[in-house]
Amino acid sequence: MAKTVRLEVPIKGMDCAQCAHHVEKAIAQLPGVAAVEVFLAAEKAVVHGDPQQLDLAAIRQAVEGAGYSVPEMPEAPTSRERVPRHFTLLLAAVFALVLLVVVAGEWLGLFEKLNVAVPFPLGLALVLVGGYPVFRNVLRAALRRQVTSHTLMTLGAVAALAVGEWVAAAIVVLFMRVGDFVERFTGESARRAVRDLTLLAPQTARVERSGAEVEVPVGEVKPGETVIVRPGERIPVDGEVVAGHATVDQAAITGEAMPVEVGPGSQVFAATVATLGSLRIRATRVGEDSTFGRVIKLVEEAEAHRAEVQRLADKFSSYYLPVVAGVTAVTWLLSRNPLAAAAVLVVACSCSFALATPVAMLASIGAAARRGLLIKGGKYLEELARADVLLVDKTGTLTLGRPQITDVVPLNNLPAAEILRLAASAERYSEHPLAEAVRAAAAAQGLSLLEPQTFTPIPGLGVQAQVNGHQVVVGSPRLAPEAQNLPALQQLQASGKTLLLVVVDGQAVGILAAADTLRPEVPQALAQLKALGIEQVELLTGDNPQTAARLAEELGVRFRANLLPEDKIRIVKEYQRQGHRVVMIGDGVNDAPALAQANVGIAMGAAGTDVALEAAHLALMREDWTLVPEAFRLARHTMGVVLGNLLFTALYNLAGLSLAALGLLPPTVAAAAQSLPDLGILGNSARLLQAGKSR
Ligand SMILES: Nc1ncnc2c1ncn2[C@@H]1O[C@H](COP(=O)(O)OP(=O)(O)OP(=O)(O)O)[C@@H](O)[C@H]1O
Ligand SMILES: [Zn+2]
Repeated sequence: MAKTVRLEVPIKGMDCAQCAHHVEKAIAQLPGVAAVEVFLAAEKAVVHGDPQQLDLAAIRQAVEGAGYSVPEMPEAPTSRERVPRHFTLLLAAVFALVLLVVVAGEWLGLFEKLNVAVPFPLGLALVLVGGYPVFRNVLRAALRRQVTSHTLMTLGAVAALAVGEWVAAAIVVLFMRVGDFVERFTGESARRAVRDLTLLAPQTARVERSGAEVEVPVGEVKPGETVIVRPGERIPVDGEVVAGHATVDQAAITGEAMPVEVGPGSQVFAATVATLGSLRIRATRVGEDSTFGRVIKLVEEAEAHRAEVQRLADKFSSYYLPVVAGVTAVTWLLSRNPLAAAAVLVVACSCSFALATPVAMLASIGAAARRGLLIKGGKYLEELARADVLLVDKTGTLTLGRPQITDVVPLNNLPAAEILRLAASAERYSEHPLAEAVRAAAAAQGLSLLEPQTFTPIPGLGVQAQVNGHQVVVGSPRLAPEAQNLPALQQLQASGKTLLLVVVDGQAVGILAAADTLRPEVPQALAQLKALGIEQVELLTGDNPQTAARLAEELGVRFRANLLPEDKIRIVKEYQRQGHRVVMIGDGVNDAPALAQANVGIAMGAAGTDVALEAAHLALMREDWTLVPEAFRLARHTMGVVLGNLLFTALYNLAGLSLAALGLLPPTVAAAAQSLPDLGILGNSARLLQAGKSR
């Protein structure tokens, strides 16, 4: 029987020739497969590019040319994201209707008639039974000397009962129950963003055990085992490719829809999809330890930070409650109308104030995670929205962090190759990008390295090592002040390159010059930040002033050079003392302390690195500067929504309070009316949830 294989062809950013090529390549990797079902990711094509440019015929030809059949392209899947919005609208309509019914009932005197028709004890029983869950909560809180968002309304219901208006009390109870429901639903819809993420996690993995392939639950895979991934499958673990080539869609981790090519030696992440090609992967991290698992955990933790926002709501209540109590008392004293006083208590329900902030923040955090932007708590959105200073690390953050040695300049009679060999040997065990550059340069010349007898890194300056009986120091020219005046050094410095001095037994023997490349999207991102009003941007680097100056000038920002890691923390603190809110962007590894000290520390390219995920408050899961202005915009948008929520609720409650105090709002209508802001908040915040799903 013919075996059918399903291929997903991601089309974003590929021209049709590439597409066809990918299909051909994939088919070549599938020996013994008789039929290939090609599924074109139509949704992505529509979102990201010109579907016209995609030559489906060419792809079809490529597949059919290889002797396989291509079924008709399936319809683009409809987005399930639209559901909550429709649901919100429906809910709004129902609420409006109910409000109308209540107003009409009141106006026609139906409630009054009902109140008279049914004996009071029966009505009382109805209220007590219907309101039991709410009353119990309010009472429990009261015994702990606390108020809940429904304490006031409960008092209102009691007041209505006291004057024999059981129908009014029943309606108040009804809306308290409805309010509880809305609150739960609202929390759910924010949490959905996270749940959507967890759905991406694969459940099983195919593992090689004693020569056979076995399918096991993902949790049972152990690091070091070999996992097999077929075309179209989600990769179940973090790991290193040991064999095979594939096109991997990493959107689940990085938010980037443009797939990447992986092959032996590449790092792959759990929850990403091998769209074309099969892979054999050596698992390095599984389950909760995988990058995806940790992202989920961090987003969930951000949710749990709810308490922090809740405290704010409590603080608000402590001001709000006395005001409401005062208005109630004045109303009672002036009008002697207990129903007007009850209406004040009912309409002043503070539950929508409590909802206003967390709902918007959770929606944002969830939506951001889908775009490759990990935010560790609502607090950081708030800080980011108000930040005015941006500090930027250079190596690895503004630049690609892959410097290359461009010159080797001998200073006396030691030949260039020997200088490079000694330097590379001294750098043998350093993880610094410059050390890698030195080793790469030595390797390119076919030089074999010596084993250093001792090795000591000098943080922010260089390394010191014992090589072949010689004391070798490689690092910043600042290590040897007497070398500053060397003409060769000054000449090279003017070129804007990073310079390393090689000192052997106390004597400077050579200079290595290294050049790094600016990330291409940086100028545009900085321009956008400027447009957002972030005027103070400063480049902080351990590199020399000439290199820094050249880059800073190109980017139109200020700079400070020759900094040691502790200097960066000091500068962050300095700005903070002046009352600034500081955002620091670094590559997370050596900048971790400064990132932690900043109001918002942003780690660049955190996918797969522990330190960056831990230290920063915000992590960019892919190395892409366009995410930085996006984060600022999202933060401001979120705070705008929060403010809108609060303002709307405040104005609404003010109007309600005034009407109720004037005796113009019966408790029944007040009860129906107070639940409307919850809905406004829900709808308003859902916009944020939507914003992240444009992909
Ligand atoms: N392993 C090393 N080998 C050679 N030089 C080094 C090494 N480590 C540090 N240096 C020297 O110290 C300087 C500062 O290093 P540091 O690691 O603090 O900053 P950086 O990563 O180069 O730049 P940035 O601060 O912009 O990230 C480097 O420019 C280099 O001159
Ligand atoms: Zn309420």
